Amino acid sequence: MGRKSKRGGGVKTGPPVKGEEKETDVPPTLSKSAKREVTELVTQLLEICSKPPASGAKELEDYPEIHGLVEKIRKIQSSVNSPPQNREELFPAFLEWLHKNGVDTSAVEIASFPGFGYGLKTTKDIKEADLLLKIPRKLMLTVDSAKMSVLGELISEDKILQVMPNVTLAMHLLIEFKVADSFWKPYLAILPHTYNTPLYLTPEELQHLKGSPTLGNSITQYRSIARQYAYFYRLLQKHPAAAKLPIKDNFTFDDYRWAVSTVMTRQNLIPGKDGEKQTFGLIPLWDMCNHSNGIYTSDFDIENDCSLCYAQQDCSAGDQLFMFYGPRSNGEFFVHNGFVYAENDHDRLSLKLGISKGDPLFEAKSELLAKLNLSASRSYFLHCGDYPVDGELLAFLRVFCMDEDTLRAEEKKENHENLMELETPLSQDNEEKVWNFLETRAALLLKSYPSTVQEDEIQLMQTDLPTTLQMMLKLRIGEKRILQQTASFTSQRKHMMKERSGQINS
Ligand SMILES: C[S@@+](CC[C@H](N)C(=O)[O-])C[C@H]1O[C@@H](n2cnc3c(N)ncnc32)[C@H](O)[C@@H]1O
Repeated sequence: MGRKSKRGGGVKTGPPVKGEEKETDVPPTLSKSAKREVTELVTQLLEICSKPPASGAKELEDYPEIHGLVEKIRKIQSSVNSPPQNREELFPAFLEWLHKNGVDTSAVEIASFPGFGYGLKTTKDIKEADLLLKIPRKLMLTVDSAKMSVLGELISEDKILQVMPNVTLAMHLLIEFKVADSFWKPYLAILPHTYNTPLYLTPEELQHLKGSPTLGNSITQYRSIARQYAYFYRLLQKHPAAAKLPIKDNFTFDDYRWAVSTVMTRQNLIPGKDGEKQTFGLIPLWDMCNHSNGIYTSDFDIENDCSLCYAQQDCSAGDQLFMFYGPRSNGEFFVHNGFVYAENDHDRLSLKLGISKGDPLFEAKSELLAKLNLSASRSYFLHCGDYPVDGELLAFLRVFCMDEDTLRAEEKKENHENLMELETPLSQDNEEKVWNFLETRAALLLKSYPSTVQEDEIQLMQTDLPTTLQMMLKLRIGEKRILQQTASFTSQRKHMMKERSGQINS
């Protein structure tokens, strides 16, 4: 992405107001026969992607077919993609735009940081909790600004745009990108032109995630974006409210995955204009900050209608500034943010667990779990660090392993918080079943990866590995360490139980 405007397009002084005429680039378009071919492929794509999503191994089965169709579409559309621009050359114009719109950037500079892309560095020594940036709402691309834009009419007619704010934001971004005199042009021009999200990976590359639950999540994301693309391609062709949109005749898959990836990797929750409901927005400059462990240091000043960014910690002039994106696992960072963070304090591995409907105690167990706001079938988590098992997983496993007598005795209690506490086991027998089950599950999951942690670590030491392969190796290593940690935790617990019951002498 990062297309050059064929016209100069002066910088505007404010976001568009509804009904305002838009100047658009004259976009390159496909020949009639190429368009026909794309339309046919899009129909096939929509058909496959609209089948109820298969689960388990089947979910992987139709992915090559979906990917193949998308690649055919991309090949035909490649003639209308233009080469990316150099982001760095466009930073001065971006900063000028920020200054013109009242942003004080004196505390920060945009700089390149190997392994992070670009980021923010401090220009002076700062103290934890110092205010670093104040970005007014009028500079943000938001669901509200989308409604006020040329896309507004289509939003009011289309259900998907009404219920999926991130999709609305992606379409808004893409449209503004094609508008030569967009108010946001200096910001749009400095956005990355490519990403490391799963939308940019081939089925062969994704094979490096074999055994990892992140493989299925990556494919689910690809499938859902392919379906959205096909849906919007047809909507843009057919809907009268799309007639004026600058993407009507040149809406490519590459454009859509770029817009979706931009939104996924940079969006933030902000209060809506009414000050009540939260909405999604892209916040210029603020979104140049990379992630590290820490705490949330952003706020929104409702009175002055601007977002505020505070320093996470003391920094010396020239240090990189970081922001905490949230307690996400590396699998989530990989799928939604296009990076993996080896030092992630919040890394965790999802574990799909369910009580069998064939269990004669299924109903009673489900009811008991519901009292703890837990479900009889869902993803639970194993965490990195010394305590991989949290209260929710522990309670699920204790209920899952209950025999009828233990279940009936538990039902008589007023509250069941004890089920979530490590040091309040129900019985020796129940606890033994819990740890045996988890030990076996962790061992099985470890076996499903084709390589060991040591082999991954050796591979990761190789120089010149593609960034995406490095990411997948780091992800696999983190997941396997969690499973190893789980295995040693379960054997510790079993040992402790035996000690306590006097089966072994301490
Ligand atoms: C909000 S943007 C931050 C600015 C971005 N680095 C840029 O060049 O525009 C988020 C993106 O930055 C990168 N990133 C953020 N934190 C990172 C980290 N801890 N390690 C590696 N990449 C990171 C990822 O590419 C992510 O998708």
